[in-house]
Amino acid sequence: MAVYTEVTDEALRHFLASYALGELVAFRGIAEGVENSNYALKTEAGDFILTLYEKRVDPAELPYFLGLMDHMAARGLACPVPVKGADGEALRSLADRPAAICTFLPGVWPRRVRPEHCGPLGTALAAMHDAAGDFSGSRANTLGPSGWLPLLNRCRGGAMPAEGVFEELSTALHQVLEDWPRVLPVGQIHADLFPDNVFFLNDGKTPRVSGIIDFYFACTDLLAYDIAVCLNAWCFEADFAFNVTKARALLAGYRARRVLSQAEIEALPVLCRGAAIRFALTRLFDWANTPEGAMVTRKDPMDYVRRLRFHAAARGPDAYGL
Ligand SMILES: Nc1ncnc2c1ncn2[C@@H]1O[C@H](COP(=O)(O)OP(=O)(O)OP(=O)(O)O)[C@@H](O)[C@H]1O
Ligand SMILES: N[C@@H](CCO)C(=O)O
Repeated sequence: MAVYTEVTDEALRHFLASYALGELVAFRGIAEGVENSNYALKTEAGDFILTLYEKRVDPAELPYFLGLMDHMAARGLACPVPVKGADGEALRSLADRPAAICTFLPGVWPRRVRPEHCGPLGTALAAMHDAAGDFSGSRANTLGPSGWLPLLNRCRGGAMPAEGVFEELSTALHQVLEDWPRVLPVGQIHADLFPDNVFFLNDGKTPRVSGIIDFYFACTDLLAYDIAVCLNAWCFEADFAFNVTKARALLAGYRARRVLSQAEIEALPVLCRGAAIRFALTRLFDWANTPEGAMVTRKDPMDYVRRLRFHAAARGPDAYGL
């Protein structure tokens, strides 16, 4: 459930007076998501999403996230567009939280990923990299390689989902840091492009991407790392078997829009190991630090430890269908 901060009707009407969106027609909290409080908002001008940024988002970074969405939307990417108030500002404050209104995107995220989703996903990811190509902002990846060892150390001594997990992650992490590629194309990446962040319309024979959301982990990093995140999040089955058909479709979709260099292709196995470690670590941290009775469901770190084992056994990029 993700409505941490309640907004009264009166506070919202007062907030909306700063915009040219007409009168409030309806609003309701959205249960999905874990980071921020989200409300679906209907005004005389249409449908919108109101987000109140909670404690894990650094307010100083919001101009980067909102600026990036604005920039990519102006270049034709289907992502939320931050709505500006009469004063030209998209970021303001509501119920003592930083808050913004963005446009509503149609479509639904795939509860069950099929290979037919993966081609359009790859193309949409490359289109995102393209649209962000000339964005002037930048943000270091706080959950990138330099953050992984400190994060692992913060998990030391905490609750573990299985025996030996800490040691397994520690060994794999040291190897990944040694193998990590130094010179690959860099740009703005999404860094959390899981199925629940990609909307599809299923109005034809093949699903179409209708929108990408949740840019609050976006940062400046290796473009191919975004592909590695997607290979992890989209191409494993419920029993953790890797589905090479999905991977092949994802990579072909991406390459239809952006050329992958030989160096990027060769780096895929280590990038995939790193991405699996990143999600295993944040989940492991939450595993030990989510208070009993909290309203959010903890995600299982082992899902990504199992993915890591697949990547660790991969002999080269051909494991991903290349
Ligand atoms: N622009 C949008 N258009 C339509 N629906 C949206 C939009 N933004 C968010 N939503 C809805 O709100 C839900 C939660 O949004 P989001 O994933 O950004 O939440 P979060 O708490 O910030 O993220 P996280 O996935 O990191 O927990 C989405 O699953 C979707 O249903
Ligand atoms: N996508 C992340 C959580 C939100 O960033 C995960 O599944 O662990």
